[in-house]
Formats: sequence, C-alpha cells, structure tokens
Amino acid sequence: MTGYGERLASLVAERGPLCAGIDPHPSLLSAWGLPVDASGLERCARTMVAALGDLVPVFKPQSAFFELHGAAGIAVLERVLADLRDAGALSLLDVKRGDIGSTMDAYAAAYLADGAPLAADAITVSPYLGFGSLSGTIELAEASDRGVYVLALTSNPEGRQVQHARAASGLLVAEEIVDAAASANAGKEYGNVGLVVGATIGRTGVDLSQVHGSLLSPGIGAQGAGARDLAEVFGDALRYVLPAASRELMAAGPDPAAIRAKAEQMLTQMMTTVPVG
Ligand SMILES: O=C(O)c1cc(=O)[nH]c(=O)n1[C@@H]1O[C@H](COP(=O)(O)O)[C@@H](O)[C@H]1O
Repeated sequence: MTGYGERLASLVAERGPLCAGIDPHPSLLSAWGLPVDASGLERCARTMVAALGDLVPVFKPQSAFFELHGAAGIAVLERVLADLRDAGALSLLDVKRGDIGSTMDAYAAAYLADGAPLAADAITVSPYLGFGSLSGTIELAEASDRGVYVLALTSNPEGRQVQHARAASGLLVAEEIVDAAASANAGKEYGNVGLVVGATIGRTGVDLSQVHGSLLSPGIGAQGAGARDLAEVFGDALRYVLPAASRELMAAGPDPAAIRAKAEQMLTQMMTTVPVG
C-alpha cells in the first residue's frame, strides 16, 4: 500500500484542499433540531459523511464530542470511521494523544493498527512529553501506511506559552518540533508525519518548507482565519497545507444540500490560495 502522505496528496489533487471537521457540539445538535444524546450525535456525524463523503478528501472527527456520550458515543465514532472508508475519504481522528512512550504505544495500537476497532488513517498527537515519546507511534504509522499530525503551532493564543518558548538549543520549542518532523520525513517528497499549524497565528518566522509532510491548518471560519491568511503563515510551504474547518461548515446544516454547497464554496476559496496537484 501507499503511505498516508502520498495517499492524501493524490486525493487532495483530485478533490481539493479541505479537511471537513466533524465537531458535533451539543449546541450544534440542538441547532440541527436533534436530541443531545448518542442518537442525535449519530444523525449529525453521519449526515456530514453522507453529504460530503465523495467531495472532500479528508474528515476530522473530534473525539471529545463522541467521548462525551460514553460507550454509545464511541460506538458512533466506529461507525463514522467505517462510513468514511466506504465513501473513499480519509479519516483524521482528532484525539491529541500525548503520554510516556510505553503508553503512547498503546494509544498507537488503538488508532493506527490494522484491524483496531477505532483505526483511522491518521491521528493528532501532542509532542509536549518530548518528541521522542512519539517514536513508537511514528514507527507504527510508517508500518501501517497511516499518519500522525504533531501539534507544532496551534491556533489558540495560549499555545505560545509553550510553543514560542526558547529551548536549550536556542531554537523555539516549535522549531525543534518542526525540525524533528522534517527528520522523520527525510528522503520523502510527502511523508507520513504531518504538523498542526493554526491558520490564525500570523507570520512566525518558523520555516516549514523542509517538513515534506501535510500541514493541517485549523482556525478557518469560527476562529477568524480565512484563505487569505494562509500565505502569510505558510510562505514557501503552502502546497502542503490542509485547511480545516468544523463549525463554519457544520453551521450550514442540517440540510445535506446546504452543507455540500458550503463545502464547495470553501473548496473553491482554498484552491485560490493552496496550489494542488
Ligand atoms: O488539532 C486540531 O485539529 C486543532 C488544533 C489547533 O491548533 N486548533 C484547533 O482548533 N484544532 C481543532 O479544530 C477544531 C476547531 O475547529 P473550528 O470549529 O473550525 O474552529 C477543534 O476540534 C479543535 O480541537
């Protein structure tokens, strides 16, 4: 099989650069006229996949909104991941896991191993127990043709406290994370180790051009950023950017035709900025 990075690149070339977030906030379930329980969650999340599964290359379910409903919510997440496979779209499960290496290996087995009930094409991970704590996770992703997205420069203002701190090397902590991802992808045009870099962060001076992996960029829409901000944030790395939006897109629902029209509009906007193919 082909690695995650290459599979993503070819699907983005076909469908355009957009990651559809699935964040079924309780308030959104109410706004869609659905009950705030696992049945409402299921209707909402699976409506997103039914509306966009053949249009958008990758979907990012936010695990928190499924976990909120306990075991029934996790069962819904399993079905959503299966729907995405059936639709021919990629799944990027947003779980932001980060722990000591031996525990991370168990998280990796839960989300990145063939046959695991919650296996996704990629997951989000946190490097703030040290990038090295992710080694086993990256190894499993490589072995199973899956991907990881490591938090580097997050979209929230509080992230600067850690990410813009100076490491002992004199580099910003975020720069060390970027360099470590570039090393993990060395020799590949499109590797399996991606980074999370918010669309809201403006110019940071951090060079992302050597990462050679997908650059997930949340913050579009509800957090105030738009396609116009991407050039400033990403500079020479723009072709690796995967813009992500959740609330902006889901607010168009519950009518599947309206969700689709909104996604088409966003894809067109992103294509004016992010070169694909
Ligand atoms: O990893 C993420 O996706 C993520 C990283 C980040 O820096 N900022 C960020 O908002 N996110 C996620 O993106 C989603 C927010 O999307 P919006 O509703 O479009 O703002 C949530 O699921 C966040 O957890």
